Amino acid sequence: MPSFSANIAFLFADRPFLDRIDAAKAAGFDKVECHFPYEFPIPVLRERLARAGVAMTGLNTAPGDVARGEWGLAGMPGREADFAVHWSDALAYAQALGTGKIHVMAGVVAPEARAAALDTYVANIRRAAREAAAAGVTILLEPLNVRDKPDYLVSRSDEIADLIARVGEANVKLLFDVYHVQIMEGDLIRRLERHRDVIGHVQIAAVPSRHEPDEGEVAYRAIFDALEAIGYHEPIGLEYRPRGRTEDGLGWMRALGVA
Ligand SMILES: O=C(O)C(=O)[C@H](O)CO
Ligand SMILES: [Mg+2]
Repeated sequence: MPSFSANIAFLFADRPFLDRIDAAKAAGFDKVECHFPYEFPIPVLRERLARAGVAMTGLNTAPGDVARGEWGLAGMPGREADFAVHWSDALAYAQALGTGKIHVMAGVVAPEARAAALDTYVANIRRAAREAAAAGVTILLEPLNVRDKPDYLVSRSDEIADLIARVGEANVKLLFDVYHVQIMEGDLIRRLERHRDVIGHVQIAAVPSRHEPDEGEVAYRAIFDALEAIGYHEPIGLEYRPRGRTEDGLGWMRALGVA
């Protein structure tokens, strides 16, 4: 039976961020993941998680200046110093909160600048991975679909798998977000099988709506079976935008036989 972590960037989003931790627990989740926790001091987060009895299993490096179109800095030539600050903040939060996975955000890059950006990305990830390893943390690299994030540096799982080989550090893994992979590449079950050794986390949502995973073009019951078959037993991240109140939409779990 698969287990799940509630991504509180999207789930329970009708209430303040810290209250989403309690809402997740009340709905039956003892693991949450998030995008950007940095506006909250570590002691506050730690206290809220402990009080709720919830573990924070994943977080992202900061996005940078979102208003200017930034979405991560790891693959931005000339921004290495800013990335280093984002990275050390992420690692500090992860270590203090006992979070084992950090998604390192790559960045939005014009097509003609991609080759140099990929060199920067690989170098930054390699340096970060060595520090992460000493802290027992896994780095996740996630391809984002170009419909939602045009010009994001990495948009395909196959390319990420090649980049992971290029980085050459064992604690750098693929974040296989089924929503993005379906939009860009499809052939989901074969791709899960092919990338099984480098998959470090999985997230799900319906395609194309990004709502609860009980509608649209992906047969999630078959995906759960495929994950079981490849030996993926970590919590699956619920990173969908609920159709209404999160609690009212959780019936999909029973419908798909995972509750
Ligand atoms: O958008 C996603 O799918 C994510 O998982 C990121 O963390 C943010 O882009
Ligand atoms: Mg995702």
